Amino acid sequence: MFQKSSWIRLPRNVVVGHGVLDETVDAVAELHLTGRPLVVTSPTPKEVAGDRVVEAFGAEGEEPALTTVEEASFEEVQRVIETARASEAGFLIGVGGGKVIDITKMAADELGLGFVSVPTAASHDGIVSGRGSVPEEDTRHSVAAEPPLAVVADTEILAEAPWRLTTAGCADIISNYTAVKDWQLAHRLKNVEYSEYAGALSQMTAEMLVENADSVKRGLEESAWVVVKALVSSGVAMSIAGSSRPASGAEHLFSHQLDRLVPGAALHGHQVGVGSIITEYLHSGETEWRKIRDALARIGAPTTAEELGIDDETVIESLTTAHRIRDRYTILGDGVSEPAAREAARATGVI
Ligand SMILES: NC(=O)C1=CN([C@@H]2O[C@H](COP(=O)(O)OP(=O)(O)OC[C@H]3O[C@@H](n4cnc5c(N)ncnc54)[C@H](OP(=O)(O)O)[C@@H]3O)[C@@H](O)[C@H]2O)C=CC1
Ligand SMILES: O=C(CO)COP(=O)(O)O
Ligand SMILES: [Zn+2]
Repeated sequence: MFQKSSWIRLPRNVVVGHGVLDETVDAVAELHLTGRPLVVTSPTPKEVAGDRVVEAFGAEGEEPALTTVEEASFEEVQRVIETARASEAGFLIGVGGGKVIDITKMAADELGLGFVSVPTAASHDGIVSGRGSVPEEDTRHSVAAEPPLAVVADTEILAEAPWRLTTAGCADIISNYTAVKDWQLAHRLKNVEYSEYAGALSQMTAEMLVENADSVKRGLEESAWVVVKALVSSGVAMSIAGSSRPASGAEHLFSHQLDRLVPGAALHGHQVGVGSIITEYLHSGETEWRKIRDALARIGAPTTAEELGIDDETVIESLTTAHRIRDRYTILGDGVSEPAAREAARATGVI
């Protein structure tokens, strides 16, 4: 008897465009969410968009509660849950970068409340995904979380954000190439469940972004449009898979390890991009990694340890220990030896 089942949860409203932040109240009204909103944000996104969202709901007579988070941690998730309970929030709105959106979606999940995603940077593909990514001691969890009921992505705000945030989002998408290869490898070697649809969507998203790389230029609002569409599409791939596998392979383990070794040294997207150059080399040897490096370079994302602002030895340490971050089989297998890591990093010009 056929017994497979799956439950794919996707946003109902994805509102993207110039000035759409002013449509947040309408996008929420459409969802029939009731009660007091809790706006979760962080210092810069609060200035850029959070205060405007609070004002807009206030003008409708629904005075929102507001809380500001500083880091992605389970303690912060717990604090947001307590704030939501204390303020009797009916739903949550996350206004910010990947850190804020992850915390909000996990708190909403725990509370059983609806969640709306308002990205202020096109820097990561967690905007739509039903996953949260949180470090804890020696590991990095990928937690099932509440996906957003709506996404409000204002390209005016995204385009005004520092350019490096947009190139980080591009690199997070380009890293899908190696994430899918790792997933297929784990399917073949470890019988990990693989979704053809999610894998194909993730790969196609990376291909389309690379094909449109010429429209991704500093100062061009269209860039924010191209990148945010790709970030949404990559998040949908994760929702179809019910895992971050389509968008997170060995290059992400490498980045998560860098976050432990040198916290805050570089952006998530930039780290996974450089990781992807190396892991593509480990997958396929001499030529394919150049395509990843060239795509990153065309967009203006880092392609070397130096451009990341991370020293060579830390890159090697991260490469040789990244497989320990979580139980996710990748091209790193049960560990890359130090000489092999050094050879891969040198051959690709990363160090
Ligand atoms: N769940 C998922 O599926 C995914 C999760 N992630 C996670 O997302 C995080 C990475 O996201 P990322 O956005 O790079 O990290 P952050 O949320 O830390 O944001 C990076 C920086 O950008 C600032 N910022 C945000 N918006 C603006 C703006 N409009 N103008 C100026 N500065 C701005 C933030 O300010 P401030 O310091 O004030 O916050 C912060 O300093 C990681 O934790 C990663 O693991 C990434 C991909 C997928
Ligand atoms: O960053 C992600 C996808 O881009 C997902 O993060 P995880 O590696 O924690 O699953
Ligand atoms: Zn990522």
